[in-house]
Amino acid sequence: MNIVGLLLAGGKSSRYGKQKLFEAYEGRALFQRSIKAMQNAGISSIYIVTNRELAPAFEHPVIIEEEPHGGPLHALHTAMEMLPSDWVQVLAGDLPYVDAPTVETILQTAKAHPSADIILPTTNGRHQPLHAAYHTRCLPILRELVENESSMKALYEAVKTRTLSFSNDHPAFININRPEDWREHHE
Ligand SMILES: Nc1nc2c(ncn2[C@@H]2O[C@H](COP(=O)(O)OP(=O)(O)OP(=O)(O)O)[C@@H](O)[C@H]2O)c(=O)[nH]1
Repeated sequence: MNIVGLLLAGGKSSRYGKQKLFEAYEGRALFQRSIKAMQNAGISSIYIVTNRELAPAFEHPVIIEEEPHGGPLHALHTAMEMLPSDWVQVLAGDLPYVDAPTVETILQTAKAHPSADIILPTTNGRHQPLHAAYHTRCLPILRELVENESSMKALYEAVKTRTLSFSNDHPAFININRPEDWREHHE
């Protein structure tokens, strides 16, 4: 299966107050956890989509958004225009409990359903587009949607999306938005 991993790493972290991706977690920067999960799930080619300001902080190949802070749909579009693979496994960089088995399950589902355009995890009935796999077939509609300043939701509603249900409150999908989110999950 021709797949690359894509870390979304160009957010503002305005609710957190400083760049959350670089917060120390288990001895490394938080975003490294997402990279490790993809590597351990067998993805050998990993890219980071980010902005010019943050790019020097990363060791993996970066894709730079010329217009920063356009949001995840713009970031995905910028990256998919450049990436040569059939599938792109997306992960946010603010997921302290993200794990390889979750990513493996998404990839297995993509393999088992070759006509699906997106494999979209759900937990508690919530869609998780920042933890999903996207086929290159999404690109034409993605181009149209970025022109209209649309959302990830508009994308997964417009193509052949296969949802993949994980248990309620599965920790892999917990993300950190505010400093107090750590406390909430550690207590
Ligand atoms: N490349 C890129 N990544 C983004 C962008 N916006 C959000 N992300 C990433 O998407 C993930 C979830 O980000 P959010 O918490 O929704 O947004 P944020 O801007 O980081 O934080 P807030 O300002 O508090 O909303 C994180 O890994 C962000 O770095 C963007 O415009 N470009």
